[in-house]
Amino acid sequence: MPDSEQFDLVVLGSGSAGTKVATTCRKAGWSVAVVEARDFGGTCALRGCEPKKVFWTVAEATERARNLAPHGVAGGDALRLDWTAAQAFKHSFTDPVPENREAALRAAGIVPIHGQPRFLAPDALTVGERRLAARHVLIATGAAPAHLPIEGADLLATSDDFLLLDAMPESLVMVGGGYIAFECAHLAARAGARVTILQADDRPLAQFEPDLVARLLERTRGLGIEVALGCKASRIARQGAGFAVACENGREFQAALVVHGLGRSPSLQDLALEAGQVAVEKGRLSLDPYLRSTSNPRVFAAGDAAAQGPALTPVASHDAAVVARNMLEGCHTKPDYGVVPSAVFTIPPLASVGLTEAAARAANPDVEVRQGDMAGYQSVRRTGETAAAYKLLVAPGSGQILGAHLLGPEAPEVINVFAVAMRAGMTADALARMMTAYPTGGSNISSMLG
Ligand SMILES: Cc1cc2nc3c(=O)[nH]c(=O)nc-3n(C[C@H](O)[C@H](O)[C@H](O)COP(=O)(O)OP(=O)(O)OC[C@H]3O[C@@H](n4cnc5c(N)ncnc54)[C@H](O)[C@@H]3O)c2cc1C
Ligand SMILES: NC(=O)c1ccc[n+]([C@@H]2O[C@H](COP(=O)([O-])OP(=O)(O)OC[C@H]3O[C@@H](n4cnc5c(N)ncnc54)[C@H](O)[C@@H]3O)[C@@H](O)[C@H]2O)c1
Repeated sequence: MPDSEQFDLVVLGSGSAGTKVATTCRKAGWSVAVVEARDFGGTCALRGCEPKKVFWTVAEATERARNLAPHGVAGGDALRLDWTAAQAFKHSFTDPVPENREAALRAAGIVPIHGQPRFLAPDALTVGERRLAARHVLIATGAAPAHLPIEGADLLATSDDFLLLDAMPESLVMVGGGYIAFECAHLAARAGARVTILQADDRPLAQFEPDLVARLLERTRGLGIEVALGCKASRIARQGAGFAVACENGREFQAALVVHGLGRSPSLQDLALEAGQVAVEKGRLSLDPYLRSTSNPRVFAAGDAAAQGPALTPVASHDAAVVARNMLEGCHTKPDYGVVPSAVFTIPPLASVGLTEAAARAANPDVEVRQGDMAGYQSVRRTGETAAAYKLLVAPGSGQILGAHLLGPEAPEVINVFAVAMRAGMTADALARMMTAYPTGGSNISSMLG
């Protein structure tokens, strides 16, 4: 066995969480290595948020131009999303990431290491022939598509595969009805595919406000996407050049490609966690409130691998800030997942922060609900979009904003204003009185609260 390389911190995974903890601890003078099993850069930059948003931006621009064809975008009718060209555009964002991320780590004095890390002992790991001794270890290995325990599950393409398609197949089944299914389905339909979404129960996008999800479902079906509820996939098989998906309720669906949208679970396999005395319960790391392993106090976790908050990039960054602080200053800081804005990038997009009406009512049946349709608002009409709505939850008496839910063209930007107001503890009245640039999506807030 070669001599050990000694580090104050060995980070497993180079995504949003791993990179942030590594750079923060390095700035504090620690010696740091980052071990990455795939390309450096993580899911968000390479296989998630960023590439998806490139496709979304092109698809949304095409849709808007088509919607406005009768109102001055001459020739807009003929526009279509050219998936292959959009794919090349996407590559111009993702291709430089691994080299740039690795170079940035080196420039910061961090040692990037390629390979599969495995614990050898509570304070030691191997990566191939290298042996690393670690005062602290961060597990920031993210998440991967959840295992579906049915025949033919290995035939499912993943969201990674979808975002790498050079050409859109003529038909697609999305198995699952959450974020990935709706986002991929909306892109694929705009690129000309016949799309079906299979959702096991009758609650697609269950984290979001049901009334707005219902409005999005109507709009989704209006695009020609079939959304089959109560369809729990039970078997996938090859059929001709494509695939057939059978559901427990007896229905069967055929498509050229079948894509996994069934949820993701922490990537913990292959790390030899037992050798590191890192406890796992039901597929999740056993962590204390400071994101530290309950069984090995040298080891912390952050982001999707920690699976404490929602599996989102801002949560990974938040966890990273908490963990870096706890490592550097002692365990005093707990993560706070109280105000986490999030958006589903469909067209139109759906966005949310805070409690749904059901959750707010469970805590206080007298919660004030302010809701309405926004399709007639000028900011929506001028985009040609026909589906837009809001629902706001306000605490009776205190006027505190408990939750905000938006569907419409500018929802993902406007939701951030509600998140700021909630974080700052502003009342609904104070937010309604706030001046906003006009005319913008944000200037609708006072009408929504009025
Ligand atoms: C298709 C898709 C779209 C998404 N869109 C959004 C969005 O719009 N907004 C949003 O907020 N969130 C989005 N997410 C979620 C977001 O990408 C994740 O929450 C975020 O990337 C988590 O960051 P992380 O650092 O915890 O993990 P990751 O970014 O996944 O990083 C983990 C890293 O660890 C590496 N790794 C894995 N196993 C090992 C191992 N054994 N050894 C060493 N390294 C390993 C991986 O290769 C990866 O580089 C999306 C996710 C997907 C899949
Ligand atoms: N815009 C974003 O922020 C964004 C985009 C993509 C992914 N993500 C993150 O990644 C995570 C994973 O995304 P996802 O869409 O895979 O998961 P998800 O949890 O959002 O949705 C999974 C869906 O699959 C359904 N399902 C489960 N088993 C099924 C079965 N056998 N048959 C049919 N349906 C079944 C579930 O009921 C659920 O609706 C998300 O929860 C989110 O945290 C975020």
